[in-house]
Amino acid sequence: MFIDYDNKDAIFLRIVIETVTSIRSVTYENIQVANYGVGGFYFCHHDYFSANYGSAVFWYNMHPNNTVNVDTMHCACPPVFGDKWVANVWIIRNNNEFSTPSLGDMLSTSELSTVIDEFKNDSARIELNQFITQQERRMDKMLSMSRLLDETSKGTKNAKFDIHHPINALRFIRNNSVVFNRIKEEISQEMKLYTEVHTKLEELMTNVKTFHEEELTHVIHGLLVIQQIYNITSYDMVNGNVGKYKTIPLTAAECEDIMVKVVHNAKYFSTVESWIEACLKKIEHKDSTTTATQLLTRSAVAFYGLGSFQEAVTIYSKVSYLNQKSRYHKLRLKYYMRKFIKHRNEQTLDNSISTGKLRRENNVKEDFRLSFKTACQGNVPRLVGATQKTLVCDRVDNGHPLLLIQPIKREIISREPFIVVYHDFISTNRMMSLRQVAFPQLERSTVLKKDSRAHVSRRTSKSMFIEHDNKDGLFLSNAIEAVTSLRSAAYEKVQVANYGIGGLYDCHYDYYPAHYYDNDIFDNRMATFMLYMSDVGDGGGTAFPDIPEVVFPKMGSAVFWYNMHPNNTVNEDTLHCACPPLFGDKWVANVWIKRNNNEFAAQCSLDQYTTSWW
Ligand SMILES: O=C(O)CCC(=O)C(=O)O
Ligand SMILES: [Fe+2]
Repeated sequence: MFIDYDNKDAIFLRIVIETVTSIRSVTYENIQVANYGVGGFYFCHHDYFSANYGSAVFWYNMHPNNTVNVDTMHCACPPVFGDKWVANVWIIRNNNEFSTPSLGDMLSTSELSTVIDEFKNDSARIELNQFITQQERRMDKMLSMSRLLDETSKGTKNAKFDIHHPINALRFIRNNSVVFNRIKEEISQEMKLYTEVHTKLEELMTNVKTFHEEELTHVIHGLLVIQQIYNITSYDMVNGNVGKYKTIPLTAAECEDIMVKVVHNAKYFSTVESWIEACLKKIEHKDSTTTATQLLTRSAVAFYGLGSFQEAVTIYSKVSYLNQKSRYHKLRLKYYMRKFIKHRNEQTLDNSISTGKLRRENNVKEDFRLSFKTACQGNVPRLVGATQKTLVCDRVDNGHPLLLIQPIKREIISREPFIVVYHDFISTNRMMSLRQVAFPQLERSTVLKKDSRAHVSRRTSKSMFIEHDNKDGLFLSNAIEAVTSLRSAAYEKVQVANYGIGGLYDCHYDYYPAHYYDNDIFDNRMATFMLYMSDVGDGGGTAFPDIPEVVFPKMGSAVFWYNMHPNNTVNEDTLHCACPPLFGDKWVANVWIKRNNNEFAAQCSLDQYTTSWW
């Protein structure tokens, strides 16, 4: 039968299961209690576990990639002596997508900075410490009270105690008047104080803003993306060396959480060993609260859950070595070994079935293109020779009234394709106000896929579009019109985007492919204007791998380039990529400028060989 969802023991069991499996209890089916009487069985195979009162078995029926694991066939053998009671909890996949990282949202550090002060002023922790100190004093006091009670009862409990003896009568009356009243008074006083502090502490704890556990998965995912793109060693990550800035090293427990996610995600499989090694080093640290046994067990269990039995055995043999007296660890190692051997034998029989390890290695695909990583790592050869000589920094006013008093600072980055950076474009106040309007409306960015838009790991920013009548948006459009001479009637809505931890946009073109426009090829995105609305401490550049050049964000600077040639053909050298920030988060405002309505502002050319705008 199935136990009611709100049965208190069922709730307790779900909590225990959640704690040991880290799988969210909302996805558990109702608990089924089953009883096997004489001869009762559930047909199938052999079972490595023999039933033991209070023990529980847990396994994954599916691989992390959502395919079923056919090796999980199992059966219940009939009891030979006594009857067997079990409680079954089946856990469904939905809502557990994030217990292994997938396309996590990249957490914005701007978002975090709004709550960090609350955490720094950690009144809950301070109150808890005070509570503990008071509690210790209170316990001492209670202890002396209880000793007093012991002492007073000693006399009356004596076999020779006779209440008719006047000394005994005095003793009895004294105990049950002054002494007991004093004790009662003191204890009730203590309990009153205890309740007051307890309520206050509980209130403080409840008011602390906590994050959903999925956020941790997202931030770990972001860190691993950063590690992959910027080629940072696990050792450096563990020691807090990411890019230009250093921070306090990770603790063994923090390290362990990352390590488990690495094991669970095929994308980062190549770094598994280095993470385990780096985390083990942390354990040697004297402050470590985690033991090598805990850490290795967690990684072995994770590998086992993935069907990578060889790794599970290798790692677990270290656990067994560290705990040579433990029968439990020996048995568990034996179990992993049996699993591994069974698989290896199957592999010999049928070459198409490989071990967990090989299967996983085949699945690992290169996630980001080399050009992206190379460009983001800044390993781009600088422009040399003739091209460089034509680069300029100047101030231009285009004869536009907005710019006459204060011409705009312009830096030409490249002539072909034409890319410029404008400096000090609009005021910080306007940018902050655009960010403020955008902030609550930000949603995970999408890309065009066939006829619809999709979330992809290639683009992990959050973004939104500013309404046409927003005053700062209008001001921005006017300013873009003034400096580019391209008519604002042809601008798409201003898109505000935020790149959080690990947030990126892999190399792409802003123009739509020809087939998308069919007969309307003339209205493609001829140019892009992108304003940086935050400083980024490190990383977060916009790379143009084919030029090659990287522009780094500076609040108030803007990049502008033509995606198309004057003869309306697309410029394939405008490939560009948004690298993930290494420190802080990145805010940009994108304005894509269409061709229609700009025929006379940026003249087209009848000459099909004309490719240059200047
Ligand atoms: O944020 C960047 O650096 C580039 C953004 C971009 O290319 C885009 O959103 O199309
Ligand atoms: Fe772009």
